[in-house]
Amino acid sequence: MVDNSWVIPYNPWLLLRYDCHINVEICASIKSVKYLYKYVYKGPDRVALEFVDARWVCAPEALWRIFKFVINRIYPTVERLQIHLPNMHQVRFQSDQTITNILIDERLNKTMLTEFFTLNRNDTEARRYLVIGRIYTVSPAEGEKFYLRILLNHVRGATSFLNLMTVGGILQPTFKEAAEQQGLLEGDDSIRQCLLEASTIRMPSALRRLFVTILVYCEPVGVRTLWDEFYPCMIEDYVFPSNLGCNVVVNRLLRDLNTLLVQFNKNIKDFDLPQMTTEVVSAMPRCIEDELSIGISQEDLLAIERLNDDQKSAFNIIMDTIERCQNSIFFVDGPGGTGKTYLYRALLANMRRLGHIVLATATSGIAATILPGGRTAHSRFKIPLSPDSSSTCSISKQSDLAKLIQKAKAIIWDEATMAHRHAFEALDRTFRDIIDVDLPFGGKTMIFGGDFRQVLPVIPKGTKSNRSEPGVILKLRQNMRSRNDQQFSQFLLRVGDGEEPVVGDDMIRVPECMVIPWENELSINEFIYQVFPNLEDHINDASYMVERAVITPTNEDVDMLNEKMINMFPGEEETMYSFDSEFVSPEFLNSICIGGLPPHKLTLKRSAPIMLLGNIDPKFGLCGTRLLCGGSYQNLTDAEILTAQSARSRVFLPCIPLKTIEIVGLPFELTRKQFPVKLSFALTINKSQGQTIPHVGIFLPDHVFSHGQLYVGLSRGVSKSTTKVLVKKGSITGQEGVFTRNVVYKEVLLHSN
Ligand SMILES: Nc1ncnc2c1ncn2[C@@H]1O[C@H](COP(=O)(O)OP(=O)(O)OP(=O)(O)O)[C@@H](O)[C@H]1O
Repeated sequence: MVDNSWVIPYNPWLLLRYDCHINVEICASIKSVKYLYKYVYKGPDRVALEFVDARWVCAPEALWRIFKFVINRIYPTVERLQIHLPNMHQVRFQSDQTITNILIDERLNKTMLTEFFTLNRNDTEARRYLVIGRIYTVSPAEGEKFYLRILLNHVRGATSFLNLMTVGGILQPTFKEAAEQQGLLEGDDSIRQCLLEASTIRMPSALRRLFVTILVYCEPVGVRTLWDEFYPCMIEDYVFPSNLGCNVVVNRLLRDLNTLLVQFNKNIKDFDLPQMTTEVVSAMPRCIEDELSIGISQEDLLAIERLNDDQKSAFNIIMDTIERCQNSIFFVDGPGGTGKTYLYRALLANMRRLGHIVLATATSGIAATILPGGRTAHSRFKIPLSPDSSSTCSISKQSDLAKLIQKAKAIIWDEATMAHRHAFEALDRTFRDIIDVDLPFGGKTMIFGGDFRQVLPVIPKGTKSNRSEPGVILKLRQNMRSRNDQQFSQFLLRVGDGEEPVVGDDMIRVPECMVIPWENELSINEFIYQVFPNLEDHINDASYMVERAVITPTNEDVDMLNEKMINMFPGEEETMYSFDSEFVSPEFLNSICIGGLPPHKLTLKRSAPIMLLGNIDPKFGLCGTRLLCGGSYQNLTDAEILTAQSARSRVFLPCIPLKTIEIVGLPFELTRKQFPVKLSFALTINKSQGQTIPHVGIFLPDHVFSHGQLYVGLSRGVSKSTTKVLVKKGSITGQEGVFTRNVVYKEVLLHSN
């Protein structure tokens, strides 16, 4: 039967106009767009029509032929590695060949993969540098082949299939087990292994915290089995008379675990654990008890006597208001290093000494850890992560937290300038509601602090009008951080206020004694050496590490510097790979490097400085804290806290699933299961805010891009001689010296001046 189904749609007008066959298609779906590109870039093609031997070329080739020069090339050549299991490759043979002949033909035993192994066997250089870029995709349903692919992607310089299956000198029976032993597959009992590794270190208090971290963050199955196996290790440090029964000891452990769980709004009853038998029910809510039990350090009490004139005056004004039970909103404004934190600590110590409850908060985790009992404002007051103009905090009027807020004499919020206006508005609305007083913040004494010269909140596509509004201003003027170098302190103020003379496009001259000249990439090594001199002699020196860091604007440069430094750092390397949620190709997910997430490939060495990502245990000071790596095992990282109130404490960290937040701009939510740490030889300038870094290096491969960044970077230092700056694009034609850009929104500063 003849019908018109064989007729290709065509446009007679175009056919006549151009005297050739033209296929007109309307592209209305993504598939047809791809189809169209295939045609445009298909390259030369040929077709034998009945009478004509026709040939056509694509547009790029036509250009190439007309202009006669190379218009594109790919270097190095990208080839996809073909993958097959041992002796499972495809073989081509002639129909007249016998099986024996085929089997003895050496050429047929060679494949791209076997030759890749051969090259690695024969060439040591290749073993170091040769990495697999592209490899054919294999579905997890293909079993062993899938695990072989994972091994090929992670093991550098493999010399044979057997070599891939050998881990730590032991030949594993399958690729799957080899991948598991390499830490590339999430073991079914990784949580148990983690607790097992931790229990061998015999630190019961750290083990208890680890157990709670696992309960809260890792969603373990079989909690009761884990409890049965590990509770004896968690009570090793309890001292009890031998005639007391086991129940009493177990009960104490349950109580201690419950105390740790409460801060995460969880309870021992939420888990499949034995119930506490003799729970003493306190009339006072736990969170109020916790606040009242915060220790007061002698150092902070002494600080009251050591306050400088500005600090003293601010201290007296605030204490006076508190004593008279007046309510006021203060804003402590001072450039970096003028002792804002010092003042808060003195205030906290004094008020707590008088038996008052003062809630200490800060916008970032790292600033919160510096304050005794400090928490991030968001976690303390349950402020939504992305508040809008009508948000409120999720605190119910009857909750214990509401009672705590009602009882609090004052609230301190450091780095308030870094928070969004909507966060304060949400807090204001909530306080008015739970305190039942229609005054700003329900009539509470609020002590905000910060510095408008420093980095403002990161608001995607934000405008200057999104900035936060200050309250009544108490000024601190004397830079205490660099009090021994007045010249440096004056220079910092001029940079912060945008008063340092500029050349051209807001470029300021960097003082000569701070400059490390840029000659080529090797200058980075000299720069690192100036900040971390004789690194290899200070392997276990916590104070050496905590006093030093290199800071730079972007996460990419932080990663590059950390990689450089970990390679220089002596010791055996431990590499841990993350498990990423697989919506798209694992290679793509693994290649994603996001500020708040640990890297897919985490390389650590014993005694290297690391930084905690996320707020794992804010009360213990574990949020954005700097740590010293004490060793990493397959399922556990052992570390020592370097800074803040829990300095010198040991902490065990399990692999935790961490999620990306909306702000990073990925079109999907990535969950990465990895140890929640990153190397911290280098930090971003934003992360360094609030810290004193006596030996600081500022690396500027590009000039800074946002308000206050240069100022924050420079003001981490204590003197010109111990602050080093490396600027890559620092020369200006016709000008002597090294220059870098200083971005200052003067209209923001008007608020504080
Ligand atoms: N009155 C003081 N006496 C002695 N040392 C002080 C005094 N005030 C502050 N300092 C010291 O000066 C340094 C900087 O102080 P602090 O960190 O409190 O400043 P800051 O204003 O909070 O800085 P930033 O804005 O950068 O976070 C600290 O080492 C602190 O101990």
